[in-house]
Amino acid sequence: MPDARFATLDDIRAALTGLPSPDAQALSGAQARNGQLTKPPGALGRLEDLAQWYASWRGDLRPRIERPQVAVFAGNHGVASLGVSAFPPEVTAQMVANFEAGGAAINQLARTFGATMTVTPLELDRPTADFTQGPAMSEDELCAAFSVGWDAVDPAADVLVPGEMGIANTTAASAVAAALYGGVGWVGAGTGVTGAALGRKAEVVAAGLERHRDALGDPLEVLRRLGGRELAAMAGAVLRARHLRVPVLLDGFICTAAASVLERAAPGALDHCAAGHVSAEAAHAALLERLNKRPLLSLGLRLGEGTGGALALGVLRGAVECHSGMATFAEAGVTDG
Ligand SMILES: O=C(O)c1ccc[n+]([C@@H]2O[C@H](COP(=O)([O-])O)[C@@H](O)[C@H]2O)c1
Ligand SMILES: Cc1cc2nc[nH]c2cc1C
Repeated sequence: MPDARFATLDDIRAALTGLPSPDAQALSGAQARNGQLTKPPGALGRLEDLAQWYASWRGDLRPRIERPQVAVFAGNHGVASLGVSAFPPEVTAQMVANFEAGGAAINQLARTFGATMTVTPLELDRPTADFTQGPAMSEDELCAAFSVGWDAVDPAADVLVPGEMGIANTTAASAVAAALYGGVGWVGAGTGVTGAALGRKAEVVAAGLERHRDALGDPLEVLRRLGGRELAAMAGAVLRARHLRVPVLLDGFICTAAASVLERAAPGALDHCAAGHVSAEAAHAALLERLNKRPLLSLGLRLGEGTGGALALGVLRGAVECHSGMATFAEAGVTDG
């Protein structure tokens, strides 16, 4: 793609430097305001921290949320041909049509929590290469997908929820997580893989790690060799959001694995991200622990699409409305303790 925003991995590396920080003045103003609101200190629990975190990234001690964006990215995977999913790869394009028609879970949740939703299919008729045989993507392909994600973020958005759809992408996400953090236990059921197929999935991940062993010290190479287009696009979107100071609510295992690439490449790169939920895919909890992020919700979801992030948007909206809309003790004439 000649007009891609990022043409090389080094272009992406450059965008991972000089990242904006949260606004210390907005944070201290928000902390002071929080102490004056008509409630016992700390009585809104984690909502208080969440609102202050949001205020610090927006640079506004009394922010409002008006334009949340759910951005769903879809990709197809070469490893799908190895029997690692409970569903066939044509489901990816079929679900994109469902998103476009408004019939998926994420459509209902985005509407419920007042978010706009964009859907971006990434070359679905050209799956990534089977990563047990070679890199999933060329440098050009990785950069093109990363650029699409970067460009999909609405600069006027005030919260981003990245979501994904891609048959076999838990295999890619497991390989990425294993390569970034090492250890075992990164492979799970995905759409419902059990028995011999689950064993095959673990072998596929192990074969990918072995095949690319010498290149896995570089997180962007991990994404290129073992990831997929929708993972690359989510990473691009999360990085763009950081440059725009748009807070992000991470979704499930695949979304978090994609974002982890940024954190491994530039520690602190996910400070503008909160974990929307913890998925039933067991490796998600392990990944959130590595990232030192405590999920807002734990509802047993394992759908992806951005559904856990969108549900957490309800929590974030509640937190920010309380913080910015509540009366202070002085305003309400309530006696402070
Ligand atoms: O978000 C999660 O944690 C999650 C966990 C399991 C499965 N998924 C979804 O299921 C698909 C991948 O599952 P699989 O078995 O095909 O690798 C993909 O479309 C994901 O959105 C998502
Ligand atoms: C039907 C279906 C819907 C999905 N949404 C996200 N991943 C999915 C996987 C399947 C199989």
